[in-house]
Amino acid sequence: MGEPILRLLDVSRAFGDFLAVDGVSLDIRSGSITGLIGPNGAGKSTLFNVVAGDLMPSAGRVVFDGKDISSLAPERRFAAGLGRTFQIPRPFKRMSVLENVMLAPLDQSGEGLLAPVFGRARIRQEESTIRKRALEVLDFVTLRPLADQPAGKISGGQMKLLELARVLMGDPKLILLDEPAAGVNPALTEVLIGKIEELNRSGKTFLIIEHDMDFVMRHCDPVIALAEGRVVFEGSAEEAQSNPVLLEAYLGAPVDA
Ligand SMILES: Nc1ncnc2c1ncn2[C@@H]1O[C@H](COP(=O)(O)OP(=O)(O)OP(=O)(O)O)[C@@H](O)[C@H]1O
Repeated sequence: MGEPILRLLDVSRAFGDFLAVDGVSLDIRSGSITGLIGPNGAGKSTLFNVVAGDLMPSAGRVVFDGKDISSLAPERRFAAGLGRTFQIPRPFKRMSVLENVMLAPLDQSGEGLLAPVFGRARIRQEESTIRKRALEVLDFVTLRPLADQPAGKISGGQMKLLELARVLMGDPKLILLDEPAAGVNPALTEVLIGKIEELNRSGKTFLIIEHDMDFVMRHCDPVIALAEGRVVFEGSAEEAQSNPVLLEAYLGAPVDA
């Protein structure tokens, strides 16, 4: 396990007077599959949004791969190697699965300011490179047979795989997954877990929000727990299982040890 790839330094995020994330400092170790748990409303998704750039922190710093990214836009963070999926996938429903993957926000000259300079041949060339890469990624996540289907027609679990495919287009170092197992049938959850572990073995780091404790215990180490916007636990999955603070947070009652 390596150095921290992501560091949060006293990060807070307020909505009006309410602190959804309240002075969080933590390190995510390079090469880990870190689980982020906590009861509803604990601030997990807000924290993801702050890390991915969809929300700016009200205070504190986000350091990724040694660089302060606190004020970068999400696309810049994606380009720097930080990918995220959403709790509720948001594909372009009428576009095909393949088109959705091809639309991952890469540095495409077709969309850039210099597009007129590069000319059509260059753009066509790039499009064919992107298509090839998108098909490879779809192959990897087992969705290639559905490449031409409208994204609105695929199942919830397949949408989670599609989100992973979009993220993989950026060849990220760190992947944030927001409830990958929620609403996904067990067979597809197994496929997803297999892919996560394969990617992890090839060096990618994961930070995963998940309510399914069985998933967390089996696949995440370490585990970080948030409650009311603060870190209340950091440790191994094994320690998490017997931690009185966590049992209280989840079962709603103090535990007499
Ligand atoms: N845009 C917003 N405006 C106001 N309050 C918000 C906003 N987003 C989140 N909150 C509040 O911040 C708190 C933390 O929400 P958040 O979604 O981060 O929690 P969570 O741990 O991800 O919960 P869940 O497990 O239910 O997804 C909640 O009380 C929520 O109502």
